[in-house]
Amino acid sequence: MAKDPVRVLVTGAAGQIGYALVPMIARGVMLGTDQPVILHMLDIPPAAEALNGVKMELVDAAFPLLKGVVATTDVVEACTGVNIAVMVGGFPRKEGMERKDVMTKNVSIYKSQASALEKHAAAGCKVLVVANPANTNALILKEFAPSIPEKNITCLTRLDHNRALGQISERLSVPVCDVKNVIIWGNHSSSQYPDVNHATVATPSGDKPVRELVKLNAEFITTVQQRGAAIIKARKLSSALSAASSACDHIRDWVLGTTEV
Ligand SMILES: NC(=O)C1=CN([C@@H]2O[C@H](COP(=O)(O)OP(=O)(O)OC[C@H]3O[C@@H](n4cnc5c(N)ncnc54)[C@H](O)[C@@H]3O)[C@@H](O)[C@H]2O)C=CC1
Ligand SMILES: O=C([O-])CC(=O)C(=O)O
Repeated sequence: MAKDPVRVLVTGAAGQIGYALVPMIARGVMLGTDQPVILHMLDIPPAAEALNGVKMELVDAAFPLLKGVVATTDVVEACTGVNIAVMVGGFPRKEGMERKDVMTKNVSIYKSQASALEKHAAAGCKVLVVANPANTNALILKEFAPSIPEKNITCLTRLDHNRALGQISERLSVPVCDVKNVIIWGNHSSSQYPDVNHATVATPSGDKPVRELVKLNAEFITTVQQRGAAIIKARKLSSALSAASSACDHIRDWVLGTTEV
């Protein structure tokens, strides 16, 4: 029997992460290739025309799993009935800034959107905050949506985890899927701590500690900590496809679980 569609909200959907993320969701990357979805896309009035363009492209792509699209600048309409909320809307930092430098602009957005989610989202809605400073915005959202269980409000540090996996995989010339048990401690900021003390790599003679195979010193830690800034320097825009893909990983593992521990 076909599953009922899941309603997924993406705020800031006309922006660059939104543009990378919505087709991934519509293709089943986030919730599985047997899970129909209805996309709710929110942006602000100056971006309404661009948002409508994204909606047109979603229609043109003819995604079999996509059962509907709500594209709106009305926060209540956007939040109504959503089962998953991916909060991307906000302003990105520019070269030379820290993520906390966009705090004043972005935090106020999360107060008002928290109230709309609290009143209008489906029971059990799972929330992922992507917009920076992501941990602080998630905290604000939690404060202003007290009836959403705390454990349902998360923020995106999976990108940092994936970056650490990518660095190890490149340095050892092994597939990313062979690297396990990397931990990121701390906030999604340059003070985070990528921890490879428990990390292992699959080898023909069994799993081996990463530390036995490669020296991961301060340079590795700084590379992961500063990767967002390095992307901004290279693209003149902050990361988007890797952020969108990591948001899908985050929600997929949360909703569907992981295959092994
Ligand atoms: N946690 C993480 O790992 C990452 C977080 N980010 C953050 O994600 C956020 C979005 O990044 P981009 O998509 O590159 O930015 P962008 O500027 O391309 O898009 C942001 C979109 O949000 C919209 N927006 C602004 N205020 C809004 C509001 N009140 N309600 C709804 N939409 C609103 C804008 O109109 C725009 O379309 C930034 O804060 C960025 O720093 C970016 C990469 C990784
Ligand atoms: O660095 C930024 O501003 C965007 C971001 O959070 C990241 O790429 O990790």
